[in-house]
Amino acid sequence: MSLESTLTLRRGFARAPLREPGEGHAPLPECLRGAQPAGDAPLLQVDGVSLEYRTPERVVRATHRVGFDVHAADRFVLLGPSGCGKSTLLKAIAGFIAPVEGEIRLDGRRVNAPGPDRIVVFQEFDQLPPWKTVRENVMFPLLASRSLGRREAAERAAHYLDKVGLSPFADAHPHQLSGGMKQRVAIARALAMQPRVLLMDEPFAALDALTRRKMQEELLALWEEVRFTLLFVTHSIEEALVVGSRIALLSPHPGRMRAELNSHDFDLHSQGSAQFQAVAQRIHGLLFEQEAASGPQQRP
Ligand SMILES: Nc1ncnc2c1ncn2[C@@H]1O[C@H](COP(=O)(O)OP(=O)(O)OP(=O)(O)O)[C@@H](O)[C@H]1O
Repeated sequence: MSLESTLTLRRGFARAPLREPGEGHAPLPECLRGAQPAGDAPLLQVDGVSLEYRTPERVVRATHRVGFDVHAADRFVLLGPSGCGKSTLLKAIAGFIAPVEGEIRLDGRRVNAPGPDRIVVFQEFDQLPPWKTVRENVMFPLLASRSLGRREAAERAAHYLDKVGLSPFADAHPHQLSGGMKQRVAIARALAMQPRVLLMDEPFAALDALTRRKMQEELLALWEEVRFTLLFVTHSIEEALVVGSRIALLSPHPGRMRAELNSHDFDLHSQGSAQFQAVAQRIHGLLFEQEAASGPQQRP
């Protein structure tokens, strides 16, 4: 499997009931099992969450009874094929969509609306208002939410622009920046709000391979420094293993929990290693074995 292999192009997943991890194939090695140490209260709890879209013609179930816990300073990755409901789950955690079943809790309190404790970084480069400078973009949510006064917001913005290496571009406008730089501004803007959880929806998917790798590296360096809690959506197995400390594997549409595993042993330097490749293959098997067993089918 190539390092850049992703799950996007795979279509036609089987709809047979999903097997539990460990059933019908070798159990996950101990180092990959997803259990958390006891006694550590989760920061974010996704508990039996089903999410649906209702159109005049039909109801689309995006996820079915998905559950997982995210702990403080986790880099928790939602990994699964296109259409399995990753973005929908992230929007529900952000408070934009209400579950039809189950509950999402942050610090033990039910999530029922967006809030400054959950900030989203999207894939699109146009998430920055183009008429504002880089500094103004980072300050804007701090001022709009009345979290800080103007002087403190400017100081906070300067701090996080420095963290993402963009201090020299504070007075530039978004159209003067590359795609990677725009994503750095979006990350600085999100971190400046000091959210309880930073939500990232395929933030590097639209970048070229080299920039994407650099951004992954920078994100990990930033995490080492700030130790924020991250919930990161991707359909790239390699990106999940590099960025994540824990990974939830979701089955094809509608998304259900397929497996949960630890991945903190890997970083960008592990990518060529035999162990990394073996785990990537193992995840690939978990995600696609049913398709291989049943042959291709049309997705609804
Ligand atoms: N606004 C919408 N109205 C109706 N159905 C939708 C809407 N948005 C998403 N869906 C459907 O919900 C399911 C989950 O979509 P979602 O975008 O969450 O998947 P995903 O795993 O993030 O996919 P991708 O990796 O391609 O972004 C899909 O079947 C999709 O077609």
